[in-house]
Amino acid sequence: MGEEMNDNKFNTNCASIANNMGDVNHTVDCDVKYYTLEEIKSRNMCKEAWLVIHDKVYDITSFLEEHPGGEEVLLEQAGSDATESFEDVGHSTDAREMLIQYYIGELHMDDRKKDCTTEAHITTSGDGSSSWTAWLIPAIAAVVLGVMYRYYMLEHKSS
Ligand code: HEM
Repeated sequence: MGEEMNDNKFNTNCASIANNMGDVNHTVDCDVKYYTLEEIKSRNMCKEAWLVIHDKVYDITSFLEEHPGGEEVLLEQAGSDATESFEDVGHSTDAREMLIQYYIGELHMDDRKKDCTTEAHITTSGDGSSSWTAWLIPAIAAVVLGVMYRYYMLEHKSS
């Protein structure tokens, strides 16, 4: 038990692992392993602790005692997706760079959360009304101000 299943393991031609956390980009082995959440769930103890951060799987067993934030918080997250907790703490770039040492593979595609940002983007860009009001209101305001200024100047000239 515990070995990754054959159908969960894919070989890819890739060379780069992006951490999805901004500036950290790592180049690693091409032999990427995919793990299911079911398998990761069983690795939640001191002698074997795995967790998921941004769809990447980390074996943090050897890091438990070294973690500056304590072993307990890591064990609480072990066996699950720790992305939210990891981001909530606001870990430094150094902390993010440390992740690569513990990287063991990728979360299986079927267990990944749907990325809502793309959908949200499509929805807002598909709704033309918001972009209309963005320029229409200032344009109307500019015209009204122009007319008021013109009347003001005309009255000053005549008096
Ligand atoms: C393998 C994953 C992780 C690594 C490599 C890591 C690394 C670090 C490092 C280097 C620090 C020192 C502060 C910094 O540089 O940001 C830190 C602090 C901390 N970490 Fe993590 N961490 C990991 C996962 C987590 C997770 C999943 C949690 C869950 C809550 C967590 C909670 C904390 C807390 C509470 C602190 C203390 C913050 C403070 O005292 O200001 N860490 N971690």
